[in-house]
Order: sequence, then structure tokens, then C-alpha cells
Amino acid sequence: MSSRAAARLARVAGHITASASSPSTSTSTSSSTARKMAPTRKHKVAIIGSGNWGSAIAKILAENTTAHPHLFESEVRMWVFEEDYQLSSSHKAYDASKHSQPKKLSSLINELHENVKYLPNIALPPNVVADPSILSAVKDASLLIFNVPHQFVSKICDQIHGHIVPYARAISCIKGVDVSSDGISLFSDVIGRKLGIYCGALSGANIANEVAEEKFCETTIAYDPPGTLTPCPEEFPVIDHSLWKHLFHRPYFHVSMIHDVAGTSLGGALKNVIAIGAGFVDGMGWGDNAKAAIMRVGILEMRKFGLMFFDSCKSETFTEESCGVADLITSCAGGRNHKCAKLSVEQGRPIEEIEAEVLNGQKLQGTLTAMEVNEFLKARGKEKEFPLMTAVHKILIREASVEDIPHLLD
Ligand SMILES: NC(=O)C1=CN([C@@H]2O[C@H](COP(=O)(O)OP(=O)(O)OC[C@H]3O[C@@H](n4cnc5c(N)ncnc54)[C@H](O)[C@@H]3O)[C@@H](O)[C@H]2O)C=CC1
Ligand SMILES: O=C(CO)COP(=O)(O)O
Repeated sequence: MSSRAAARLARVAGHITASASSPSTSTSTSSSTARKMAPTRKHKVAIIGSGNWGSAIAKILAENTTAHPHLFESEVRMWVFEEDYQLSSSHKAYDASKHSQPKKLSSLINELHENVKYLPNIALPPNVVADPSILSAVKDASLLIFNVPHQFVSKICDQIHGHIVPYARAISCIKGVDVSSDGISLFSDVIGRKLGIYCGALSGANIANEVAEEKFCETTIAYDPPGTLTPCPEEFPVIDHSLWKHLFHRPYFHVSMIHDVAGTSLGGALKNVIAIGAGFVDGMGWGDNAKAAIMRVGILEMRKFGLMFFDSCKSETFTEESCGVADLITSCAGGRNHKCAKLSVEQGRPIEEIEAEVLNGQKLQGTLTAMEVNEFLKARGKEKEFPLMTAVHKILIREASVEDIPHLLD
């Protein structure tokens, strides 16, 4: 970001009032009703997760806690799933006296202000503090940002249950769904239920490396809390659409605030399955028309799924918001699910092998989501109504081949 833009944002921050109302924020929730007293405390922000997207979001949060000092404490704690990491001798900060042996990833992040494993070559602001202890990371945080691969969420919630402030609010940046014998759940709901707090969702056309390089994009944040929550003490700024926008919006990362949490979450989860289908046809070399067909069928199946199974889901979230059609487009062009599916066809090898080989510890979400969604559809006799998602699943479990796609969609 340019220093002129930073100065402009800092000036704007100086004018933010107690309820964080801002002309750039068009939507706000009922919680933004006037407080009796001016806030005397600031929100503490914690991010749970430090992968490729977790680290890129930590950078955004830290830039904004600095830009809006009336609202947020500067430090952003980032929980790191600890591992040993050997810094490459070609890294610009490599010092043989310090780095000849593997070090803890959290120590390296704090020393170099860079997540050298999951978001290399991107400077993290110094107010991002990596913390390998999940309990220490979430302690006293009133704003919790969940950003881990979806398969790890439940266990993490079990670990922190009872260790967060009861008035905390959360946003889930996770792209996936939770399928169990009870049915299907959004991760915002899983987090909310397990922790006894409210959780909204962030999702959009947001390839992490591009966002971290401050290339322009848009995102969607859905936040629609019920009126029955443990109230946030009046000493804090009100937690409403305006506050979340101040925490996430950057000149290069435009936030649209909406209320449809189900549509926002499902867009992010289901497009990963469609992106695998797009990767399959690209791996076959079938060209742009074939990929366009996958994307067209894909967005319709995504919307149909949302409207069929989630009462609160809105059609326009899929067609008008970044979390819908835009995320589908970017993921079918430059996402990891697309890339690994394409390579798997080109090399004739299982996608899991490609994932382990090329992603350096990063995780695909589409493979697991394809299985989970199929389990859910099969249990309801609905597989035939979602032929593309069903085809992707069949190919992943080797019950069909990529050549069968045109027939399976006929
Ligand atoms: N990378 C991207 O471009 C984007 C990713 N997302 C979503 O963000 C979520 C998080 O993904 P990324 O940050 O990209 O992660 P990632 O795939 O880059 O990294 C994997 C992360 O999982 C952690 N991990 C490994 N084993 C673990 C365990 N047993 N328990 C807890 N954590 C463990 C690793 O330490 C690492 O932080 C996913 O749902 C993804 O779909 C959303 C938008 C963009
Ligand atoms: O969600 C993403 C972009 O919005 C990234 O998708 P991948 O996980 O396929 O890289």
C-alpha cells in the first residue's frame, strides 16, 4: 500500500466514532444502536490459524488494528500449529550461526516477520505475534478469526472451549462444511455452537498469495447475530457490520457486508469441488469451452444446494457476491484444488499424492468436501440432482474416469 493511502486511512481512523460508523459502511445490524457511554476499551484480535490464508489475513488484520487504534489493540495474536522448520540457506535473512538447525516455525515468524513456510516472501507487520499456545493466543480476545483447514476445526474448538471471554464474537474464514450423522453444518455454526458465541463468515475470490501481494480483490463478510447473545460490555466499541468492515477492509481488499451466512459459507465450500472438476477437464486439455461448461453447471449446483438445504440461503449471494461466482472463477483458474486436479490427470497419479508433493504442507479442501457432500446427498437420495458434484466424487474414488464427465452431465 502506498504511504499516501496509509496516511489517508489513518486520518479516517481518527474520525471513527464509538460505534465505528463510517460513510463507507452501508449496512449495519441492530446492535449498532447507540451506547450509553463512550468506549474506554479496545477489542483484542486473535487469529486461529497461520497457513497460507491465515497468514495473509493476519497481515490485513494487523494493518487495520494499526490504522484504527480507537477500536482495536494493536497486537494481533496468531496461533501457529507448531512444527520445526529448516530455513533455506538462500533466504535473505539466513545466518549460519542462528539457522543451521531447524527452528520452531513460530520463533522464525516472530524473528523474521515472515511465515517462511506457508506465506514466503511476504513481510508481516511487526504487530502480528505468532503464538504456539492456542490458549494464550485466544486469551481475552473479543474478536476471534478462525482460519484453519476445515478438518481441524472441531478439535481446536474443543481445546479452547471455556477459555475465551463469553462476549467474544467470531468470523470463520474457513471453506468447507461439517457433515455428521446429524446432517450438514456450516463451520460458523459449528464454532458458534461449540464455543457458545456467535460466528459469522468471510469468503470470496481471494487467492491468498495475490491478497498478500496487495493485488486488488473483493470479499464478502456475512454477519447476522441473534439478539440473545451474552452482551459485549459497554466499555467496548459495538461489534456490528461497521466494526468488522474496519477490521478487514483495505484499499486492496474490498469488503461487502451482508447477512446471508449460509450462502457465503456454502459458496466457499462447494466451489472447491467444482474447481476440482475444472482441473480435471484442464488436465485432459479439453479447452476453455469445457471449463466454462463446468463453471456454469457448477454455480447452478452450488446455488441449488444452498436453496434446497438451508432456509436462510439467498440466491443472489451466489450470483452477485464475491463469495459466489467470483470465487468460483478465480478458483477454477488459479486455485490449489484446480492445480492439483489438473496435475493428477496429466501425470495419471492420485490427487492426494500430488497434494503431498507440490503443496509443501498446505491442504486441499475440495477432496474432503466432495466426499462429505456426497455422503450427505446420498443419504437423501439426491445424487442425481447434483450430477457434477456426484461426477467429481465418483472420479476421486475411481468409480468413474474423467473421460466420463460429458456422459455424466448428459
Ligand atoms: N490459501 C488460500 O488461497 C485460501 C484459503 N482459504 C481457506 O482458508 C482455510 C485455511 O487454509 P490455509 O490458511 O490456506 O491453510 P494451508 O492449507 O496453507 O495450511 C495448512 C495449515 O494447517 C495447519 N495444520 C496442519 N496440521 C494441523 C493440525 N493437525 N491441526 C491444526 N492445524 C494444522 C498447518 O500448520 C498450516 O497452518 C481453508 O479452509 C481454505 O480453504 C480461503 C481463501 C483463500
Ligand atoms: O479459496 C480460494 C480462493 O478464493 C483458494 O482456493 P484453493 O484452496 O483451491 O487454492
